[in-house]
Amino acid sequence: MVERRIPIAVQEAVNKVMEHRITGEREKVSILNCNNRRLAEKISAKHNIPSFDKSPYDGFAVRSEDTQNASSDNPVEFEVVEHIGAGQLPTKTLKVNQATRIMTGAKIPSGADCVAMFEVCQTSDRNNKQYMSLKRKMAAGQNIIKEGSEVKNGELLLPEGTIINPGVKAILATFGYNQVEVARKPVIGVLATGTELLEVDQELVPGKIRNSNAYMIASQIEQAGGICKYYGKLADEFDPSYKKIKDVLEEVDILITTGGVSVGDFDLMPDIYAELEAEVLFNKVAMRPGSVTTVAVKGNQLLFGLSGNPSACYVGFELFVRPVIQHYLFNNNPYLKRIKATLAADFPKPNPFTRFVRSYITYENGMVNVQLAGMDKSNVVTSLAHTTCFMVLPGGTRGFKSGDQVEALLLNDPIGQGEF
Ligand SMILES: Nc1nc2c(c(=O)[nH]1)N[C@H]1C(S)=C(S)[C@@H](COP(=O)(O)OP(=O)(O)OC[C@H]3O[C@@H](n4cnc5c(N)ncnc54)[C@H](O)[C@@H]3O)O[C@H]1N2
Ligand code: MOO
Ligand SMILES: [Mg+2]
Repeated sequence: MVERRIPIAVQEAVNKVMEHRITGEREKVSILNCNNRRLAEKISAKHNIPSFDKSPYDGFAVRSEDTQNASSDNPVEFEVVEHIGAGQLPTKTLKVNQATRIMTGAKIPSGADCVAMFEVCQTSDRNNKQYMSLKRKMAAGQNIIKEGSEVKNGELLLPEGTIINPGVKAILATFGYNQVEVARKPVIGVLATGTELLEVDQELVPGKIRNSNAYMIASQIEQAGGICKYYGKLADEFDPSYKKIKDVLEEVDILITTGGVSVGDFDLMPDIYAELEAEVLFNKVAMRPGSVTTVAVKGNQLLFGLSGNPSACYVGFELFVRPVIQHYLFNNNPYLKRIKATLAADFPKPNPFTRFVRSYITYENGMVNVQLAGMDKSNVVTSLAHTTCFMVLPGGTRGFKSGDQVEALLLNDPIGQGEF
């Protein structure tokens, strides 16, 4: 008689998995190859930005008090005493009616408290001297980027877990992080079980299928920020499967197997977990697809037994594996971003369990819409190609119609959220 499995709620299953989450390690990498890594150190300003009063324009630095009588019919004349470009240091302190010719980004000379742009200045030469005249008043601080006006030394700018995007990299370079501490990527072993499986480069033979799950999971792992180590296929034979899994566990942080977790004669994973003396956290979840997703733990290693059905496998990864990877990568918002959206098509079928419907988001006349990605069966693989979110239909509901407000979990949102 087949064992009766008692399904647990999705939230409970997620909580059980996350009880066994581990925080990753740190490693230093060069700023030249840290794209999309997650910071493993918080970044605070190491100095003021800017670190000196600087000019935002090409023009003349002057003392605003000298310009108070300037007007269109009363131009005020200044002797130009120095020329400085960005990177040069002024050597002269301005006296009454003196000006420094200054370029954008250059340090404001002492004595000056404003900059007049070239466009509003007239220049002239006389007796081997240069002069500038101005027909307008300037206010103190006008056209000056004050030291520390953007960021003050010591200010916290980026928390641990931040993804290094181009803007983050600019901040790292600004403060001289030519090496930066990032979260080490977890190494995730992948094994696909099933005598029916062929490798991608093998010709199709009757009764067999190609192992699409492993390649799909490899891509999901990398998108989630992990490193996939693919260890190939396992035929449905206990001893070699057990041995291979035992060996792989020596080399990886996390193990994912696909298939063999239901109640079939060749579904070996339950016995393999038992032989490993791994604690099975659950083997039945009140969800569709993925209801037979099984997760076990051995020591501090999580062993994810994802379903063999491609869509069940895919959903199982996103709900249970991805948050573990995100936490490992110092992301305090490890769960998929959950949004409200409008269903763009009818979805009449009953949802005995919480259903995660493969969908994608469109934005029309200011509305966020959920579109169905295609066939919504656990064994279907093709609709996954169009899937960018899961519409979440609560268990015990049915008869959803176009226009209904629904919730959706966004896949691959880099920020995520703090609770499931
Ligand atoms: N009598 C019952 N039968 C089944 C139940 C049940 O409760 N009672 N559970 C069903 C559910 S739910 C799912 S989901 C599937 C998944 O079970 P397994 O994890 O044991 O998956 P397999 O049996 O190994 O394979 C299922 C299906 O997926 C294909 N497959 C397997 N591996 C791959 C791969 N790497 N790439 C592509 N496709 C793969 C496999 O050929 C099967 O067609 O069990 C139901 N059965
Ligand atoms: O686990 Mo299932 O519910 O068919 O995908
Ligand atoms: Mg099976």
